[in-house]
Amino acid sequence: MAPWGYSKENGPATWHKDCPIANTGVRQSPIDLITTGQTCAKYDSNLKPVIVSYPAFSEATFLNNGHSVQFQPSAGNLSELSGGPLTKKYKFEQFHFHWGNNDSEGSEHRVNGKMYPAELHLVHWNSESPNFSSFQEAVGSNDPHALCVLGFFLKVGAENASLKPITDLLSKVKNAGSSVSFPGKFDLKAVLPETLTDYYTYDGSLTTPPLAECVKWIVFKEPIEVSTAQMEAFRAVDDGHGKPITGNYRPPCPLHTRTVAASFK
Ligand SMILES: COc1ccc(/C(C)=C/C(=O)O)cc1
Ligand SMILES: [Zn+2]
Repeated sequence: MAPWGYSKENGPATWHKDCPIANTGVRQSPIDLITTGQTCAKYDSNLKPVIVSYPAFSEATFLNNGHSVQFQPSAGNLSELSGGPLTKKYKFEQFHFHWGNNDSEGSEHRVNGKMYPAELHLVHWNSESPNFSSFQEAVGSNDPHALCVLGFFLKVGAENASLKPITDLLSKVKNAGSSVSFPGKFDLKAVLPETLTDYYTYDGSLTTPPLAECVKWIVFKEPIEVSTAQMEAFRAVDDGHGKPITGNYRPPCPLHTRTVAASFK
């Protein structure tokens, strides 16, 4: 597999060479979340609040893999997800970010064509399936809901004290391939909005190769605020080719016959 990335030479428009599903898939992610008109998100009153049980992580690695920065707790972490559109309990695997080199771009999902400066993805896998018993098996399982990814938009405003332990660490993983063990505990719950009631949900895929179509997506309406300085810290992380990672977001994909549900009117 040629090393994929986000440049002209190895970016999203070239991924189909190693991952044909990029062009042939009918449930690819991300998408543009439309709120009015024909293909708009449909309100579903049965959609309940998302429930997260995220005890503070005590042991984790924070790494720069050349195309994003990723927080990976030790396998023993007990963080779980349920509720919302889900019928099963999911185990937390990792979180990572997508961002742009200015405030008008960076998120993967869009709302009526609007991009946010960044998007946080919390990746989970179905821990109650009889068909797989690990994250990597889940990804390769062809189960349409093997994974559930929670997406949160980031917008520029006040400094986010809860995310500061992460953004303060970005300079320590400036070089691609570098990682640090996360010092102390990290409280992910404190980063998220109080109530996880208002979201869009649809069936989609990973947004990076292998682009597996195994993801139940839940994208929250309410953005998380971060400061300009915190955004600039993301933009200083290198991609391994002597340049900063900027624009590590895949453009929106066709909806095809999918519908998007909204838990709010
Ligand atoms: C090679 O295995 C992989 C498994 C998962 C992912 C993810 C989680 C991609 C994404 O966030 O879009 C990538 C590779
Ligand atoms: Zn992502």
